[in-house]
Amino acid sequence: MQHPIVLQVGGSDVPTLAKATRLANAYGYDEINLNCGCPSDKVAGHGCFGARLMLDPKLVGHAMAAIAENCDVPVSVKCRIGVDDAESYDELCTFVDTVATLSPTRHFIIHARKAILKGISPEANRKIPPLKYEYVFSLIRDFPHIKFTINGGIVAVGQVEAALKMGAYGVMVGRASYNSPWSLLAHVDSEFYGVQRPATTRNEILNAYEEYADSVLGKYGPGKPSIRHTVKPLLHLFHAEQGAGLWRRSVDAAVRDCASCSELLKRTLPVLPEDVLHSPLPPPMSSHENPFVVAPKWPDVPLFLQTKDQQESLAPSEPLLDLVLCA
Ligand SMILES: Cc1cc2nc3c(=O)[nH]c(=O)nc-3n(C[C@H](O)[C@H](O)[C@H](O)COP(=O)(O)O)c2cc1C
Repeated sequence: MQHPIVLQVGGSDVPTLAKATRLANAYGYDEINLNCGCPSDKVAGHGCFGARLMLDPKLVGHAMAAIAENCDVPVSVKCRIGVDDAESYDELCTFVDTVATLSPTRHFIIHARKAILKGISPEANRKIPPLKYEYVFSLIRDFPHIKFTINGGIVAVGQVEAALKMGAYGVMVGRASYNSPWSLLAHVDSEFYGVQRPATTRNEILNAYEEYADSVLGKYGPGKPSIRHTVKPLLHLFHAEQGAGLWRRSVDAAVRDCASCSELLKRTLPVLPEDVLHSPLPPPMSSHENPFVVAPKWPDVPLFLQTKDQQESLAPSEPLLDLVLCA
């Protein structure tokens, strides 16, 4: 199994979190993480956990202490930059400081948007609250003994590189790794993990993948995983290419009749143009095309950073930019 693997737990009842961690400890995870970022009403509303926990830093501190006492690995928190009206940088600092004082938590993964707990869906909560990367970079500056992983809206290898150069311990890429695996993920192993021979064509990736997928089919019981499960991560591999929609529809139609992932791919890939299937990996965006541009006065002043799109949609009254992400 590939490592590191982090287990995320969710909850607000400290003894239950402690018990869950104790049970999980036997499974060899590399880190245990507490969810303080989910805005879903099912979680933050009825369950009173997820992002809502950010409103009670002491509870999170005690929960993290209990989690740490019940496992042999480091612990971390995944959170937003704030919740509803509790959105100031000071409140975020209080949260980080309280949790780090009450527990051995030294790693925070921060989705650089606040959560809005009432009135918008979890999906809208990943789009509507503006990204404020400056909060994360300010934390990196203000808490040098703590590791911060930056998350939210990061879509290119050049951005990852830039964030690491600016002191982020890690960069978490969520939707982009699923939505554009070819232009983004295909470069990650070579750019960040030193793999010498990156993938060359999608046909080559699929040849390797079908062998892996067929070897794990039903490994954990009937349909666990199923062919549908194993093919799902591939569905955006041809994103924005000619024939991509037709291929996805062909997969959908054929998945019930196939006995293996290799059979499914054999039946459906012919709908894609040969040149798409065999086209070489485009080069990653180079860092000079895609940097976080840092103003000379950073980091002694409040930081403002945004994407080019956001910059274009800015009202004139918005604050002056000190950092601009040229995506
Ligand atoms: C379908 C979906 C499910 C998610 N589930 C979780 C989750 O269980 N725990 C969590 O901490 N974040 C979860 N997230 C949030 C992501 O971890 C991430 O913070 C968010 O998508 C922003 O990053 P991105 O802009 O790179 O996608 C989920 C996101 C999506 C799209």
